[in-house]
Amino acid sequence: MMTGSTQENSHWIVRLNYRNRTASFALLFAAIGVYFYGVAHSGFAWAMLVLQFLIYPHLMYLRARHSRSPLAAELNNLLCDSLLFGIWIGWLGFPLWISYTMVIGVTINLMVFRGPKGFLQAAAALAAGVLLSLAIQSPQLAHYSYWPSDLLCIAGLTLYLMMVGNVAFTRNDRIRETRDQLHKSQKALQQANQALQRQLEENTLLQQQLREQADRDPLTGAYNRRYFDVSINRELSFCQRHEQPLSLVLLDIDHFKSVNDDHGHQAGDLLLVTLANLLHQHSRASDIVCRFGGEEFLIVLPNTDCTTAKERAEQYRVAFAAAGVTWLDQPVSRTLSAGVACFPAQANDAAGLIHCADVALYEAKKSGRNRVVSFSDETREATHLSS
Ligand SMILES: Nc1nc2c(ncn2[C@@H]2O[C@H](COP(=O)(O)OP(=O)(O)OP(=O)(O)O)[C@@H](O)[C@H]2O)c(=O)[nH]1
Repeated sequence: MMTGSTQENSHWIVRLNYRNRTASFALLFAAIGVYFYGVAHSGFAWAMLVLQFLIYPHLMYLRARHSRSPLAAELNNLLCDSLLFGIWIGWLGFPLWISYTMVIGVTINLMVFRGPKGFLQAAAALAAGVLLSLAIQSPQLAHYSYWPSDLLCIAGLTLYLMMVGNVAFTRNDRIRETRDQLHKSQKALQQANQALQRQLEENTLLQQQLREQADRDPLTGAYNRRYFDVSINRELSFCQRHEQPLSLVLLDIDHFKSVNDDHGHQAGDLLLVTLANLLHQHSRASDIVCRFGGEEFLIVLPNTDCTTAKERAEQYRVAFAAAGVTWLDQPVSRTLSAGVACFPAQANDAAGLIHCADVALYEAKKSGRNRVVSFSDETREATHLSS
């Protein structure tokens, strides 16, 4: 007899069959023993009975348990049971209840594991066993029937069928439990996936915001100088490829320092924010509004020629002058001056364009402020002369 722990190491089908075989064979031992008791049998027959029904189940268990492939060995054991039962049936002369119990026992067992194929295999092995017994001894039919033995067979068969039913029920239950567990795990996994997805989306959004923040001036929301440096070359090469003009408007608030001095820094900030908002309002989506320095803004106008750029700069100037900004009920409005430079008319690269716009702005400041000046050779001349 195996100990509990060694049994647990073996395949569950081997363990299950061990339990069922030991119990059902013990019942058959009782049934056939009672049958033997009714009709006198030799010592050899009793020895065979003990060997087959009390010792054999343990030997078969050991064989399957120590096999390299316990499941295959156990299924072979079932075939072996069938063959031996066939021999017993033939040898005993086909006693009705004992034969029926044995046939049902082995065929059901193999059917449980192999389906209809198992039934056919069990039937074949049973038939082989019967033929073997008939080969050894001449055919005979047992006319004798003893009711206690029949009763034991009926009880044993009933118990056996109940055991099979119970195993099927337990297995079904476990399969259902496992399926439920799997379903729950899948759900949990799905939820974790969704949470991860949300987290990823948040991260992407956060990254976008960070990138945006890195490109923007925190006070006015306009693009910063770094962004201008990156984007101007891209815009210029696009315009170059498509033979389009591009203009720069450099503008500066007039006498801005006096706003800070007279009304405080916050008033100056308000004016800067107002100007940035106006610039955005009067710009197209493709324009790039940058805060270039303290109170200086630079607007990149792709696909815009000099005349149109000057008109746009005029719009900025008029709108800003009319903004009517107040701080603590005090008017703090200022005007602005702007210089306009165009690609490819005046310069071919970013540095050249900025220089031209700066020269034009200088000229606007010098000639009285609150005006827009386009860069031209005369502007350059005038700037040279005055410097
Ligand atoms: N409130 C505020 N002031 C700023 C900011 N950045 C620069 N300034 C101020 O802007 C002023 C620029 O003054 P100036 O360069 O003398 O120019 P201006 O007074 O506008 O005179 P013109 O340009 O010649 O008309 C300085 O006083 C700076 O301190 C800012 O972010 N907020």
